[in-house]
This record gives sequence, C-alpha cells and structure tokens, in this order.
Amino acid sequence: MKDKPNRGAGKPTPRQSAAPKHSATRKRSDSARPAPVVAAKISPARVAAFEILTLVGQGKGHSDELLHSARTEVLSPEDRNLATALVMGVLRWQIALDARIRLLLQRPEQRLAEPVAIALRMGAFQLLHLDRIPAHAALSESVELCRAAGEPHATGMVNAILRKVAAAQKPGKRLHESVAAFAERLGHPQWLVERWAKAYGREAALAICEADQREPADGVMFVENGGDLPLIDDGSRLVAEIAAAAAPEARNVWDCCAAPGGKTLVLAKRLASAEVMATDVSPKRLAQMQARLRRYEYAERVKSAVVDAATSKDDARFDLILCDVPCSGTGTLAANPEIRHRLKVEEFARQAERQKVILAAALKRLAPGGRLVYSTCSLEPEECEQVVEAVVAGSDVRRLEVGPLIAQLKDRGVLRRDAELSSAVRDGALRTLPGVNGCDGFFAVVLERG
Ligand SMILES: C[S@@+](CC[C@H](N)C(=O)[O-])C[C@H]1O[C@@H](n2cnc3c(N)ncnc32)[C@H](O)[C@@H]1O
Repeated sequence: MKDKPNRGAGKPTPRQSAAPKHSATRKRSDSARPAPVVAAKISPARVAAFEILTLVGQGKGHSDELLHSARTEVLSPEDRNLATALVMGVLRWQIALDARIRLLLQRPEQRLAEPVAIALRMGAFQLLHLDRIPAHAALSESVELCRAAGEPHATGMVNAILRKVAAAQKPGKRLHESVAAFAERLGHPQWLVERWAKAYGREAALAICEADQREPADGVMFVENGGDLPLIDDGSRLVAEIAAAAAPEARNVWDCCAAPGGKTLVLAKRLASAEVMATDVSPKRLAQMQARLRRYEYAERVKSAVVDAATSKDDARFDLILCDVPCSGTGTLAANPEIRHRLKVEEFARQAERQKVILAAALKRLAPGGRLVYSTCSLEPEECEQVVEAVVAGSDVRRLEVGPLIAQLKDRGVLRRDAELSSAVRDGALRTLPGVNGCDGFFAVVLERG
C-alpha cells in the first residue's frame, strides 16, 4: 500500500447526498419513498459505493478522499474493501460498461437518470469483472439500489439489462482492433487514446489503457522500498531520485509544488546536509504534507510554507529546484480513474499556461550553475516538452541528459539493475509510460542555469 496522506474529505450533507433512501425510520405511509424492507436487501458496501459514485459524478468529491472519509470508516474491513473495489472499478470501466449497457437498451440513445445509470454500472461491473460476487447478489442489489434511490419505475429495466449482461460472454480481446475499439473496451475516451497512439504508437497506447485498468501495484523498480522512504509510485520516486542525483552537492533546495510531499521526502533523505524548503500554494494540501513529513525523523529539518511559486516576491536563490507542477494527471489514471471522465482537450492548453508561468518564475530563483527539474504526471506533450521548449527558448538555461543520471542511480544501487528504463528516455528527458515502464506516466527534464 502507498503511504497515503490523511485526507480530510469533505463530508457531504444529507441534502447533497444522493444516497439510497434506506432509513429504517421511514414511514410506511410515504408511498413516494422506498419501503424500509428495501434497506435490508442492500449491503452497506454497495450503499457506500453508490453514494460515493454519485458524489464523484456530481463533482462533489474525489474518489480517494471519499473512500477514506467517515462514510467508509463505519464499514467492516470486508465491506470497505468491496466499496473500494466497486468505486474504483466502476470509475475505471465506466466508458466500457456504458457502451455495453447502451447496446442492451431498447432505445440506445435514451438518457438514463444518473441513479439508474450508476446502479446499472455497479451491477454490470460486478458481473463482468468481480469473480467472487454471486450473479444474483450483483443483480438483485442493483435493482434494489435503483428502487431505493427513488427510481422504482426503472427496476424492471435494470433487472432485464443485467440479466442479459450476465448471460452474455465476458468481453474478449480481439486480434485486430482499432484504437477506437480498444479505447472503448478498456474504458477510455477515444480522443485521449488517439492522442497517445499519435505520440507514442498504437502498442504503447494499448499498454497504457491496459495498465490504467489495473489496481496500482507496489513498486519493483528500486532496490529499497518503504522503510525510511515513502511508498509512492515508482515513477514519482524516479523523478525525485533524478532530481537529487542532478545536484548531490546542493546546499539549498526548493520543492516549489511540494504537497503532498512524496518527492520532498526523497529529496530530504538523499540530500542529508541540504536545507530543504517545501512550499505549496494550497494551505490544505500543505497541512496534509506537514502531517506526513512529521512521520519521518529525517524530514524534521524540512521547512515548509504556503507560497505561490508563480508570484512569490522572495529572491532567495537555490542550488536545486524541483518544479513538480500541477497537471492534467493523465499518467495516473490507474490511481485516479475519474480524471478521464472530466477531462476536455482544452484542459491541456489551460494547464500549460499556468505551468509556463510557474516554471519561468522558478527558473529565476535558480543560483548560477544550479539545476532545476521540471516534472509532470501527464502524458500530454503540451504540458511537458512544449512547456519546457517555450520557457527555455532564448534563456541562459540548458537541458541536461537524464540517461547518465539513471545510470548513476543503477551504479549506486538505488535503482535495480534490471529496471527497464531504456525506453523511458526520450530526447534526453524522462518519459515513463504506464504499462510500458511499470509505473505511472511521468515526464521530467533537468535544466541548468549557465
Ligand atoms: C503534482 S502536485 C505535487 C506533488 C508533489 N510534488 C509530490 O510528489 O507529492 C502539484 C502541486 O502543486 C500545487 N500548486 C498548484 N499551483 C501552484 C503554484 N502556483 N505554486 C505552488 N504550488 C502550486 C498544487 O497544490 C499541488 O499540490
């Protein structure tokens, strides 16, 4: 498991909640509401998953936060596991599930009410992807969720569709599949996967989609994992290890977009005699980072503050700056499955604008001869190579190759010798791809001030 920060999840108020109406105290005379007997037929895990999926769909919370909130604390460990599997699984497979469900509707173009759509997705996900759930439980509890959510008229349709899903064969992988076909089969927006196929090739795009549909696994890239080091994705760790290796003698280090602090911890551990300043624009995220840093003795010396890296008037100079900018996060869809449902292509240009401002401002704080690592967890060239090109053009900053730094990390026994990273270096920059390099998709480039 990754050492997730304590996330203070926003607790939806009863008015916000689209939870199935299963109160045991509901009056029988209220015919517009489900009878209390319905509540007994739905497991607490499915009720919680339904509520969380509703909130995520309404943009009222992030799945990870909601799955670590009071909403799931009351569940038994087994129920919490099932709720997590349902929420993350439905978010990962939603596009593929909807496509399958649409084919089974009498009128495929009809728009389903959101509670009905969620009940159907949950049922279809269990039938198609969870081996240990009996089909009758997946089916009947989805029907009851639909009824309890105030959609009793749709229960017959939910029942009929899920019976057809259960009766049909599980979707198989076809030999000759178009990019559009595997994007849908693997629950991704077609436009996004077509971009990846263009940038990285069809096979890599397929590998990315497949990796995004799996639970994130523990890392295998590094010799030492956990213990004194944070358990973070290998790609994230690699960025921080490269930054530390880029300036081993650094005395002043600035992690300018630091929260929740995974890379800060690696920097503090590796650069044991450096002063490390970790800042973030978000007070809430900074507080989460501070709580996390307190768990590591060696991070006691890390100073932290709320700072907008784009507008800070401070003129202190640093030997090493890590500029791990906010981004679309398309390299992290396995851990953040809902990103794909909200993303619009315009987002990349919007992100790029603020990334350029942050990078340009951070570069001004780099001491002569100092090094800056610009990184993202995005797969999109607009947020990666193109930002660096735009900011570095005409400046006294030059790009350094990451290949030799990766080799050094292997020589020093930090990275495993057999870590397959030759394909992760493109044009001198780090470019990891999910499903290809065994970690999330990260981009990093090392810059040096003349
Ligand atoms: C990708 S996350 C950083 C992840 C972090 N480096 C880690 O490894 O745990 C980007 C962070 O940048 C912060 N951020 C966004 N705009 C910023 C700005 N103008 N100045 C400083 N931080 C900013 C966000 O609040 C977010 O915490």
